[in-house]
Amino acid sequence: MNTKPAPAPTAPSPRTIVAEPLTREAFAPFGDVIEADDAVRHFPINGGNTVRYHDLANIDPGPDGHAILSIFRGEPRALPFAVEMMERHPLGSQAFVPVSGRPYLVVVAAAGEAPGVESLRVFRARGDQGVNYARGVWHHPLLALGAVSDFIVIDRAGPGHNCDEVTVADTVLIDIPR
Ligand SMILES: NC(=O)N[C@@H](O)C(=O)O
Ligand code: NI
Repeated sequence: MNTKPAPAPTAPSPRTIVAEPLTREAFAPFGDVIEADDAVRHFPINGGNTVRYHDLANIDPGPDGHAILSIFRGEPRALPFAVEMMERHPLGSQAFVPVSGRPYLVVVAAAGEAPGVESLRVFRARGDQGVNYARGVWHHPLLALGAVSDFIVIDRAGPGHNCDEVTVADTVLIDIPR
């Protein structure tokens, strides 16, 4: 008779979400992609010396706030990265524009109920693409890659609590295509 104990149940391996390329269309439910390529409105100014890529994002400081511009200097994240929390800014939008020329990761979920793993979208943004999270859109805090990277950040200052954080129930890893 086989008296060997049954093998202990192995914990299910965490799900890995591989980032998809960031495009205006795919990101539309979450906000704006800030990039010159295929910008809808662009026109020459300054006697033709300069091209203005016009009105690329809806900067929304809400009715009682005002827009501010900051620089975020992010340490690179190791991959694969475990997403354990998400946040949102219910009172205003938040834009990130990379100025170090390196790609970075963007993790988002639609505004509304706290996101579950199944509702996360993961994008790999190029170093010439910025993002603007619309008011209330769930996102992971800055995910720089490769080296310390600077980002121009345009978001809201003003009264009220403007950052809700939630824990993501099941462990999920994010990675870039290999
Ligand atoms: N805390 C803070 O300003 N940063 C976050 O909002 C973020 O999205 O990185
Ligand atoms: Ni944020």
